[in-house]
Amino acid sequence: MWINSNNDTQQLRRLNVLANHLNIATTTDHNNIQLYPSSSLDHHGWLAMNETAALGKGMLSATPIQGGSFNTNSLNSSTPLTLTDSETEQLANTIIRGDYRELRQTLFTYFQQHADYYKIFSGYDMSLDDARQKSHDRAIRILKEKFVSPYDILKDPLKISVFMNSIPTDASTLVKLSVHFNLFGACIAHLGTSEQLERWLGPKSDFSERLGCFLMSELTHASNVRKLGVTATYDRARNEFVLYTPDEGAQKYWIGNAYKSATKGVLFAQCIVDGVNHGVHAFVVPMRDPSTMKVYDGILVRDVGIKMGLNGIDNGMVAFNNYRIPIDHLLSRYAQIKDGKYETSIKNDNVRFAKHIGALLQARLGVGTGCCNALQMSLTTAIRYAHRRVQFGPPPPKDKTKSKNEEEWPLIKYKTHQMRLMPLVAEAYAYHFFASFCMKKYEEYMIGGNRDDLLKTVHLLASASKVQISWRNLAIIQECREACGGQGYLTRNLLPILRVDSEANVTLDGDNHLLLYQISGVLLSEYAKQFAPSKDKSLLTTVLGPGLNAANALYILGKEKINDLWRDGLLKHYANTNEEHLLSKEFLLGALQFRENRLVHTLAAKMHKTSQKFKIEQHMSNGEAQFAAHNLCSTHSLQCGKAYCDKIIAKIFFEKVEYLKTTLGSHSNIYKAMHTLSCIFAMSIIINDPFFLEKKVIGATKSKALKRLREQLVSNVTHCCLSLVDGFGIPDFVLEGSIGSRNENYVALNGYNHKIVDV
Ligand SMILES: Cc1cc2nc3c(=O)[nH]c(=O)nc-3n(C[C@H](O)[C@H](O)[C@H](O)COP(=O)(O)OP(=O)(O)OC[C@H]3O[C@@H](n4cnc5c(N)ncnc54)[C@H](O)[C@@H]3O)c2cc1C
Repeated sequence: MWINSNNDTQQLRRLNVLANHLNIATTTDHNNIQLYPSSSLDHHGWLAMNETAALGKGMLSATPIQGGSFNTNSLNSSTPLTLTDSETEQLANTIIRGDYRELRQTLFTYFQQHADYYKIFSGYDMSLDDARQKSHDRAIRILKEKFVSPYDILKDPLKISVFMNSIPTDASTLVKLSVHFNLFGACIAHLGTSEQLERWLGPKSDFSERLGCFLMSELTHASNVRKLGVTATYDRARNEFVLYTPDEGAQKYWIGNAYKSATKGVLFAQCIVDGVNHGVHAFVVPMRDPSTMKVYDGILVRDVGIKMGLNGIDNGMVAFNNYRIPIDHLLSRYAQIKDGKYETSIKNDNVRFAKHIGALLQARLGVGTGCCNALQMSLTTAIRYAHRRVQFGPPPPKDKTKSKNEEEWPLIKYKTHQMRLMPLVAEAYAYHFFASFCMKKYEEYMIGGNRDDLLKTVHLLASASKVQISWRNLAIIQECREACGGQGYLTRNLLPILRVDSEANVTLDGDNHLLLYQISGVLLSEYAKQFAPSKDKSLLTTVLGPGLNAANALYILGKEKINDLWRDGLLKHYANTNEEHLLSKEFLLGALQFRENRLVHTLAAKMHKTSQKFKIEQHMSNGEAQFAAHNLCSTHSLQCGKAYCDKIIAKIFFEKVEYLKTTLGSHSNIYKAMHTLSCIFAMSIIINDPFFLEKKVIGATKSKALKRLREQLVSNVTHCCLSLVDGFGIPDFVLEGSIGSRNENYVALNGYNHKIVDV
């Protein structure tokens, strides 16, 4: 018998827990389009749709789906979507950029006034030194304006996020500021005492004058932070810490702002007191004399060299040769040297380590929100250009008397172009809502007393946001670049700059693949907990531990139950091609939730089986077997993490749509547009992953029906896509002079009398 207890009630309870966890419900055409070639685009720009097809057909029905676990509405697919000017403005200023409107307004006014100074640049026509100087000067100038207080890092992280995301300038300057606020400043704020906070971030500090840096990654260890090589050894005789880089592999590497700009840094190093290594701790390290900017003796700083992008940032390599700092430079919120002894308020090394890594969350969240800006700019450019650029068209009619319309079509009129770009607009909104949601959860954690349970959630959300948005950002910019043809290849049209400067986001602040492993690790441990609710053990002990019957129960019980639910729920609708069903949250979100559950379950089973095998057949120790099993199942693990990201992003999007329906009413055009986009977003995931066909969530007929329906929705959205990109709220001056400009036609921008201004 696998199951730990024969007690029926207990088994029933476990089955119920699993059932709850699984959360599976039990239960086109072309319009006439005419082109109005115009250099200036308004919200209805090029399209004069034949409204007759739409009239009377398409209101969003408020009929809830019977028997469903979500109270949702169906969406009629045959209505082209529109947004009025005031709705577009509401979308941009209230829904998308509604937080801290006053601050945003101040920033936009400031940057508009100094648009030339802060203009995005490629750096291709200048030396590395000049590019760095330019970004450095910009960052310092922005700092000196004191738009936000460094105390906001703790008190109001959302404000810092709004600030960072309302600075329309080159990405290098933004990353320099992000290192300063979200890493250097955040570490002091999170890990320092109130006195230390006052000393380094307070009004008398030089926080708003000089840049800081964040020294964690080393040449041989960056992802594996616990293995960092740099040591901070307590010298009792002089009551100081001695910083030492033991070998070339332990050089701090990639350190943004380190080569030229930073006067101080927060260093992550092994804290050694009386020969005992207490693990990685954070220290504030003075690096340069602020008056001469000369690096202090005992510190070696070198340049990492020219990078793929972000060349305005001076990433450096840093080594310490018995460089001394006072003991009160150890950030002491959780650990300190008192009366010559190491003291900590957190005895558990893992928990203390997690607190230190938790200080980096704002930076990770910032990657997601920053990428949203880049992909929104790209889509705005591609969609505006697609309305202006005409290529090919129908052949002239044989009977010349019948029609005089021989005009070429704008790109946006082509179905493939619509299918390339509209699902990306859906993604852009999905990611924006998700990134904002994550930021708000983080704010809740910060001002709600740093609850540990919320910290776990925020970790999970921050990883999902960072991974999904940074990867998709690259793909979206690339698609937009291609959608603009040759014009997309010119730096003055910004897409190439956005593309190369976005690349590093998949690596910095936590490599994306490794974050996906972390996500699936959390999912597994949550899954396991349902079978041993009283034991908050890690995945490896709970699921894979020796002789743990809960793990066996989980495997068998899960397998049986998952099949039942499968039959009762989704399989019932296997061949259901009813439009109402296809557009329902029950189906769309249910399918995504099922994929996640299924993958988590099979991963747990696979890891369990594999580790048992290693132990029995190869006589591996528990730890060895778990490590080997983890490695063998790692591609599955990545799929799990991805499935979670898709599900949680879709879920938040659907929740946002519900919220818009409640606040704006079901007749609101904004609600209808967002509802349609949320369906396109979820449908695209289902259409693009063979899992859903392989596991019979959908059959071939349903798959085809889904594709047809998505095409129809895409066609509907195309009607209002100019308004939808205006809804991103990108200030006009940012795209001025490029093909993404609201007012400038690309032909005029390349006219004989027009001065070509490269960036
Ligand atoms: C532009 C830029 C700026 C940066 N700024 C800073 C900074 O200011 N301060 C700072 O401290 N750091 C900074 N970094 C460093 C950054 O955080 C690290 O590059 C990042 O954490 C990845 O570490 P790594 O380069 O050592 O890659 P590695 O960890 O060596 O990873 C290389 C590849 O191997 C894969 N991999 C690694 N381990 C495993 C495994 N167990 N299983 C399967 N695959 C695995 C990864 O997915 C990745 O694809 C910056 C990096 C860049 C590119």
